[in-house]
Amino acid sequence: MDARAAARLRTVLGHLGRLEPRDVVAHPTSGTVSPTSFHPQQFQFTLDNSILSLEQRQFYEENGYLVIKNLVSDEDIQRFRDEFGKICRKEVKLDRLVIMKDVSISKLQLAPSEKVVTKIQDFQEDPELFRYCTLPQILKYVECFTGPNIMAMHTMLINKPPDTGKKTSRHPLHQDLHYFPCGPSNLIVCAWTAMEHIDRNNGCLVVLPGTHKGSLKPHDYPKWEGGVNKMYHGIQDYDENSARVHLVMEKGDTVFFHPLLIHGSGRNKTQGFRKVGIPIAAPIGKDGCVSCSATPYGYDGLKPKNP
Ligand SMILES: CCCCCCCCCCCC(=O)SCCNC(=O)CCNC(=O)[C@H](O)C(C)(C)COP(=O)(O)OP(=O)(O)OC[C@H]1O[C@@H](n2cnc3c(N)ncnc32)[C@H](O)[C@@H]1OP(=O)(O)O
Ligand SMILES: Nc1ncnc2c1ncn2[C@@H]1O[C@H](COP(=O)(O)OP(=O)(O)OP(=O)(O)O)[C@@H](O)[C@H]1O
Ligand SMILES: O=C(O)CCC(=O)C(=O)O
Ligand SMILES: [Fe+2]
Ligand SMILES: [Mg+2]
Repeated sequence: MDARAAARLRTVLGHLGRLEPRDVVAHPTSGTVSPTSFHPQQFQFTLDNSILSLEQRQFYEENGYLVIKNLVSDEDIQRFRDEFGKICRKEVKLDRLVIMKDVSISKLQLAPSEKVVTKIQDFQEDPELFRYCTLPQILKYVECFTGPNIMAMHTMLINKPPDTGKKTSRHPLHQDLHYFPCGPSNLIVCAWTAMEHIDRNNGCLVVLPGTHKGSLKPHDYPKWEGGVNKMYHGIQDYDENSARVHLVMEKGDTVFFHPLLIHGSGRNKTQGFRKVGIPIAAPIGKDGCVSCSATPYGYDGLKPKNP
């Protein structure tokens, strides 16, 4: 076999190695190979790239997440905060934006301000906020997991409020793939950028390392006495003994994680509103998801065509 043929074969095997049983089942007509008929690859969850060190790659493979320190500048974060404030005060209006209030205050008639908005979703039509999804340093890392042709599948800015005492500021442990049946899941990555110092006091991200190697689990509303926010589904039967890791992060730090990684966040015990920005990216073209019939509502062309 000549060197070029060998390289091509390696590429094909690499792609097969990233398929998962449920992805194969999702394409019964595409002439796929039985997932048991190929050898496991050394790297299953990251693509060959020159950005991640071997250590970083191995960490993501093993744990399903990777924190990159100091990735987004203070100046950019301030601009995102300013724009978020304008949206909350209704100085900027966007048709498709979802604005969410915490369930514990949702029935109160409060004047529009940053103190009543828990989260905005689908900010892709706001050029200032969508700039986050196009930051070259974010895309550089995203590409290590998705490959080129990156699309944002979902966008959120979370403003976790001080807990009112009902513990409704918690986000139950869940897998993001539950919300969009997209795939192949190993080519999807979520980025979560701390917009300020975040630790267990203000409800940091909590992850169960290694759970990205498992399957998508059934989700339902947790039976919490104080109430649960709409769509905040949780995994009912996760292993209580599995190690939980609290990610303490500084402003601008970004964690990239796999859509099957089980994660959530605790209550915010401070009086501040804990802010993070999140896009979820996948290598999906204009025709939609490669593994289900969903049409992505993000945008493509995130990477400049002529860098
Ligand atoms: C590749 C892909 C990977 C992709 C991976 C992607 C990962 C995504 C992960 C997402 C995880 C999530 O956080 S999912 C969370 C997503 N959440 C959503 O999508 C929420 C969708 N939003 C909505 O349904 C709405 O915006 C609401 C309900 C939040 C607000 O609706 P609204 O119509 O503006 O509000 P309003 O009139 O004030 O309230 C309507 C009724 O809802 C109640 N209500 C209002 N807020 C809430 C609330 N937080 N929780 C419960 N109930 C609420 C009110 O009390 C009221 O009840 P009554 O008077 O009728 O009794
Ligand atoms: N035993 C559990 N059962 C179900 N969900 C849990 C359990 N422990 C934690 N969680 C989930 O994980 C999230 C993070 O947990 P964590 O213990 O960090 O937060 P907390 O309980 O709100 O705050 P803290 O323990 O720091 O006082 C919680 O918000 C909750 O969604
Ligand atoms: O920042 C958080 O509270 C976690 C949010 C999250 O995991 C989600 O919205 O899917
Ligand atoms: Fe999530
Ligand atoms: Mg706890």
